[in-house]
Amino acid sequence: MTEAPPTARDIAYEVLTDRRRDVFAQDRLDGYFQRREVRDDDRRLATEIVYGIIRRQATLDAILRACSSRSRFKTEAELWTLLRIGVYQMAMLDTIPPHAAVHETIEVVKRRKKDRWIGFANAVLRKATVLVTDMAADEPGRDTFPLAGGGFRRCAEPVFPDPAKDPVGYFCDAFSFPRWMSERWMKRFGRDDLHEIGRYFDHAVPPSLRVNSLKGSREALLEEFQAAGVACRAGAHPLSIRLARPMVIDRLPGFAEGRFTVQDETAMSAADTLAPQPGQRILDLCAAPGTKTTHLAELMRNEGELVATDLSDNRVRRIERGCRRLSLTIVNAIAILESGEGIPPGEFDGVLVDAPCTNSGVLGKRPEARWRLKPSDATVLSEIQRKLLARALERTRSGGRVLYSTCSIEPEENEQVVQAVLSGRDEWRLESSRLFLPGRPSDGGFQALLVRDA
Ligand SMILES: C[S@@+](CC[C@H](N)C(=O)[O-])C[C@H]1O[C@@H](n2cnc3c(N)ncnc32)[C@H](O)[C@@H]1O
Repeated sequence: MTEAPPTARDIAYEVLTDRRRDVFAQDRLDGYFQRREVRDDDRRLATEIVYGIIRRQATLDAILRACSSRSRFKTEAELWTLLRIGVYQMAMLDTIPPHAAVHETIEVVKRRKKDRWIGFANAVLRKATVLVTDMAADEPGRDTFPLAGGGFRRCAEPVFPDPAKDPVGYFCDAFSFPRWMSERWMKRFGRDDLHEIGRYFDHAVPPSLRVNSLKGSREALLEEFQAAGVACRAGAHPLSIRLARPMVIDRLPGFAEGRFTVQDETAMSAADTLAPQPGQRILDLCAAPGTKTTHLAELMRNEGELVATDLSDNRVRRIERGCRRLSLTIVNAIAILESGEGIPPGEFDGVLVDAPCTNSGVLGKRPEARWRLKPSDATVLSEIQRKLLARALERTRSGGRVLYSTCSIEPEENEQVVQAVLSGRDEWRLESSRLFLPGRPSDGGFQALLVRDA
């Protein structure tokens, strides 16, 4: 007899109870999908449940605390994960009726022969079906939590800290963020902006694509997508196409022919701002996997020299693969040492420093990141960022330009790095800088353009 294919809840349970702490959810899911035959619908739902539970675990735990006679710490970790899977479906997904969420979750228990969990899991999940209502609310409150698509959902009784008396506590639980980050950002952004940022980070934003301008216009690709039934629209950037929902990218028309690259619109503006010209010599210092390298090469119309460096052969090969697909031949991808040894000699007309950072502006895309980050990370990374930016300035000719960019919204990694490196370098000036707040309209980050006197 052939084994029944796993359901989305089975997959979510396996992936979320995988004990390898150093393997990201994305890699666990990919590994699972390679090992087992999974229907497209289950694949999509499993991915949504896994990412959603990692993001919203504090919200789910607040709801579970109100439904469970046992605390999380007195409950087996796998059983608590299973309860999160059940409550996630009721609280965050509109498409699954509560009784189906309970039934499907209990089926996972039965298939794992964990019969001793059934009574407790049933009791907790049934309570949750009563606590989590389907009523919408407009305001934060002790009995409301935000939904990723907008608005709030109401609980039958208070579950969260009072947002008026304890705005940080409410943000931690209802939006699901660590306390140190919530305190820091509440001081910096205030309640309304922070709620907007939290909501943006709490859902999966469908990807946008950057059209390869060397292989046709955005309008032509939009027409082909529409003819193929790909739900999408023109984005805010002149080369971007926004997909309506997450899709398998390498199955889209034009992928193999190198007609586009997945890239967020904020990231698209980095190469635009550096504005490299055809025929110039440009350095992309922190280049892998090469999303901005390929944009630079497209803006140079594949004429000139583009040196793209990163720290390992593996990462360099990823840049090369991208260039091959997009038919870009001016990129010389090179593995260098952390000290910078290995960068080819000579000066550059322009340098892009897309520095390693905390990624605090892209937490929605990296579901684990909010729980892994530590308060000291931005300061530790800023040391590396200063060295990289200083290296870029040293290799730029008179009259040349440097674009410093991060996916972070922390001043230590952004303005403060630029100020520190510019100090005492009188031949350099800060031409422009911009902080991108997450969700306005896309990823968060920072970009600063530095110009050297001619
Ligand atoms: C934010 S990612 C770059 C993303 C890339 N620019 C893109 O758009 O696809 C930062 C990169 O910096 C690299 N890196 C870290 N330290 C470096 C160093 N000392 N020299 C060069 N690259 C470095 C990392 O390996 C990582 O690939």
